[in-house]
Amino acid sequence: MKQIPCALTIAGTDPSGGAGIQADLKTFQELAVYGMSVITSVVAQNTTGVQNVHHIPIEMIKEQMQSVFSDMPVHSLKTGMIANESMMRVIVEQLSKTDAYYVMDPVMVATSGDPLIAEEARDFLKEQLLPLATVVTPNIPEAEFITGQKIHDINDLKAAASEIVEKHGARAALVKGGHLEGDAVDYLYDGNTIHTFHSKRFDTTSTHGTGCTYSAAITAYLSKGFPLYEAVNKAKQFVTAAIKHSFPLGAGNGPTNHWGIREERVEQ
Ligand SMILES: Nc1ncnc2c1ncn2[C@@H]1O[C@H](COP(=O)(O)OP(=O)(O)O)[C@@H](O)[C@H]1O
Ligand SMILES: Cc1ncc(COP(=O)(O)O)c(N)n1
Repeated sequence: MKQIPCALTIAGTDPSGGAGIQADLKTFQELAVYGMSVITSVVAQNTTGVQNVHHIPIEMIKEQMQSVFSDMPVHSLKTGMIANESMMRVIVEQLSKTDAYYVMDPVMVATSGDPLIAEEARDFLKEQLLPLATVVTPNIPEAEFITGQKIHDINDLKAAASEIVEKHGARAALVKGGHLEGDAVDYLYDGNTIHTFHSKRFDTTSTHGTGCTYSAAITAYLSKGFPLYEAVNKAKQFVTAAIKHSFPLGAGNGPTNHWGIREERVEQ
């Protein structure tokens, strides 16, 4: 029988459906990957921001991971919002026991500006989780935190991607230029080469969950066996279509369209 690609997300929730676990599972489903989830925090949030957060007890996060890993194949996994150091510790423990590809989205602050992880957990994330990543996918503020350097332009983006691998120990780094002006350009450094992923910028405020969706698509393509460069290239097309076909839902930063890639195929 053909092997079913199986991917796991370990992250927080978004009841309004644009980011977090919900965005990840929608993305896995859209890419015909069997999706699984371990919830770290239940977040009351929507397009306008975060209203409240309830953290799942550590023991329960551990048990969810055991339920999955003791019974199911996990070909790739991603982490998103991991709110504090105790959660990070149990996740590191589990990650050291699997050889699944690991996509780390170093989520720190929501698009709305609300913090999603404790300030004091950031160093642990950088020092203990990052070196385990097959690829880490920081946006500009996250890359600035990891490198300790300000990013003003695309040369700084490229330098940050190299530094995150050479100095901080990730196997590869994809630094996203979504927060710069001009075209939406991201750089992947895999230890050998800097690759560029380019799209035009769409004039939209519907960017809630773009980072989650992008990293989930990379995770999905890795579970299907694509090499990293191919996985990121295809995921960039997926997130670009999701932004291009997004809808003005909610009063704040709207969600993306997780079936946007299907609309592209119809238009061709
Ligand atoms: N307005 C836009 N038009 C096209 N692509 C965008 C736009 N905003 C962000 N992107 C792309 O969306 C992806 C997510 O990037 P970014 O917004 O930087 O991440 P995050 O959601 O983590 O802050 C990247 O590929 C980025 O280049
Ligand atoms: C649970 C959760 N995880 C992550 C994000 C970040 O979203 P974005 O992709 O817009 O940075 C979020 N808003 N909520």
